[in-house]
Amino acid sequence: MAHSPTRRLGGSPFPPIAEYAFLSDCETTCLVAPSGNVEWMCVPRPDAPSVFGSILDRSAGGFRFGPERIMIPAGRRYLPGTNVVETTWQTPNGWLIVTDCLVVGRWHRTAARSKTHRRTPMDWDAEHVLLRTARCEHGTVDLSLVCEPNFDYGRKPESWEYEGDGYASGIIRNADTDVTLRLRTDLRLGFDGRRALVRTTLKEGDTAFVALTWRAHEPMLPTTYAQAMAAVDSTTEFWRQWLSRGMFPDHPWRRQLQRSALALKGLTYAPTGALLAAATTSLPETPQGQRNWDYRFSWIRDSTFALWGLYTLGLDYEANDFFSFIADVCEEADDIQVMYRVGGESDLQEQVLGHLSGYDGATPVRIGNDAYKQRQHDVWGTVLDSVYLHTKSRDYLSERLWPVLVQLAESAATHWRDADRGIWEVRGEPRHFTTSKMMCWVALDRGRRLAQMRGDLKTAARWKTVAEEIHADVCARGVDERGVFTQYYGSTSLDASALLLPLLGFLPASDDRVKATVLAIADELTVDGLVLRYRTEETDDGIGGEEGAFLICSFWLVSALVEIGELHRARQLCERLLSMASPLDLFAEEVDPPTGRHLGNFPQAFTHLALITAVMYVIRAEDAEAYARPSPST
Ligand SMILES: OC[C@H]1O[C@H](O[C@H]2O[C@H](CO)[C@@H](O)[C@H](O)[C@H]2O)[C@H](O)[C@@H](O)[C@@H]1O
Repeated sequence: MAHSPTRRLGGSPFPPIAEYAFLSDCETTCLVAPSGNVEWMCVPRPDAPSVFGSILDRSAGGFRFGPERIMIPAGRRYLPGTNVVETTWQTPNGWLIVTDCLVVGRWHRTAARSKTHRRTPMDWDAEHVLLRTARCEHGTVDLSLVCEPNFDYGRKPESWEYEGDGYASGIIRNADTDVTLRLRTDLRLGFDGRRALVRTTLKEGDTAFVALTWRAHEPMLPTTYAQAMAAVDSTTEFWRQWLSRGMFPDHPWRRQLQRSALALKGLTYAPTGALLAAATTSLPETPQGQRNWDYRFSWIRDSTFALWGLYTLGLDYEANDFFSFIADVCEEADDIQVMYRVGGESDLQEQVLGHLSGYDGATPVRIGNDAYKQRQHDVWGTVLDSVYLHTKSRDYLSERLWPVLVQLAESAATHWRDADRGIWEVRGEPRHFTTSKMMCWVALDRGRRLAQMRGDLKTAARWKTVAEEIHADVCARGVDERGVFTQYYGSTSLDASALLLPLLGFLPASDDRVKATVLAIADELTVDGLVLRYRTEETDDGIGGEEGAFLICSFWLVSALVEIGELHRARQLCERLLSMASPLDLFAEEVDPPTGRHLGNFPQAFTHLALITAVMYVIRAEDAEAYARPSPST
């Protein structure tokens, strides 16, 4: 390792998943360990091979900037309203503040157009720079910089060389991945093979910066601390300006709502409008387990649900770009895939990286995701629901998108009777999943509403007939003897995705079957009150081992409990879930109920989008209850 090992509970060299900070410029993302080591970064795209991969193997590269010898910071926070992280360090002789961000600046491409951007240019753009600044606040601090990339997921170490005169700039290249990294600092760099190093002592008031870029042409690196601080300021302004467009209640949970919104925005890929499911691959869903997947792609389901979360907060611009992304990927195709790469590419073939030891020994490490080939019948409904939601409030539907939507509704009408792999994309045999059929109903229900809005009454009537047929079928075959909606036709197993029934308006929350289903899930599909997707021992998902409680399902339960009038129970669960957030208010995909440890990829859009909906459900219900309550004077 590039630095002395951190003392950790349990002796693992890997920080707990929840302790990473997440940075983004809406193009590239990275994770910073509490030690100040960047342990995950893939460039130039989030699905490209990593240059810093020590989250998956301690030899796969990292970039530390922090005090010598001290690895546990005194405190860390996001600058409010931003994805800029500030770390405060206490050392034996002084105090240091380090600020980290992926720089966003004003749109600067004037002469030549971008080769990757397909969406309308905004005022801001990623500068493709990871920037780290340091300021000694009190006393003296021995500062250390160790930048040790290892290209291609740790398979291609290269050596640094100086660039230009003096000690301020270095360059390192890998021909196979076609990535060149440049480092610039106002300190003196030295090189030791693949490591770029700085050792210096800062006195009170001293400052320093280091900037790393992967931009091949016209790298935009600061040369002075003042320029570096200007870049931090513009990045801060970008995030705050973006957040200001949202509507956040004046409520104690506003902080969590804003962090979730910022995490979702940070998972967008601005050049195409795609949205990542998470920033990482193969963070395990079971400690040392094999449920390790690559989430650095744009799932149609995860993305449209994320738009729902952002829409709830009044943040709806992202939807325009994502719908254009959908039009891009569907226009030339017969049907929609369940996921795409962020550039819209449709091949996500899965591979195992056998050379990596995995996070805390969890193997295999996978890249790509074979679920892309599956048939998952919720996909049509998730798009149509999302488009309907946004069209309803704007009274505008893109003419480019309509033929795509017709195709999606027709696919639902044609295939709803077929078995599929379901919303959880299980790797077992296809089944007649109840939620998949329900989502086909959503596709035709929202499709007929959209057709009506366009005045196409004939199509609307035809889709309404199919929607009614699906509805009747689900109610007849998706319910068990207890009157509870089950995982698939003919089974008695529970599935947390049935919580979507009231949330998507399939049946009113007052319906006895809905109430029975929500309560059965709350009472029988939980561990310590936290919701499982399904019981792994009952569901053939094609993978061995257990998994943690799924946070999206636990937040869905909060919303569903509100729907069925169980506000007190909903509030309690919501409070408990929020208390399980990471120190920086981020969430992975799952938690281990007994320990509260985060499991799975991080940060995970699913969790943050469901958090937003659940918190807003509780706040709105509490407001309604307060207004309904007679005032003390009456
Ligand atoms: O359960 C096995 C499957 O697990 C992953 O899927 C999960 O993550 C997706 C991305 O967030 C989400 O859309 C899906 O609903 C989840 O079940 C994995 O991606 C699959 O390959 C795997 O079969």
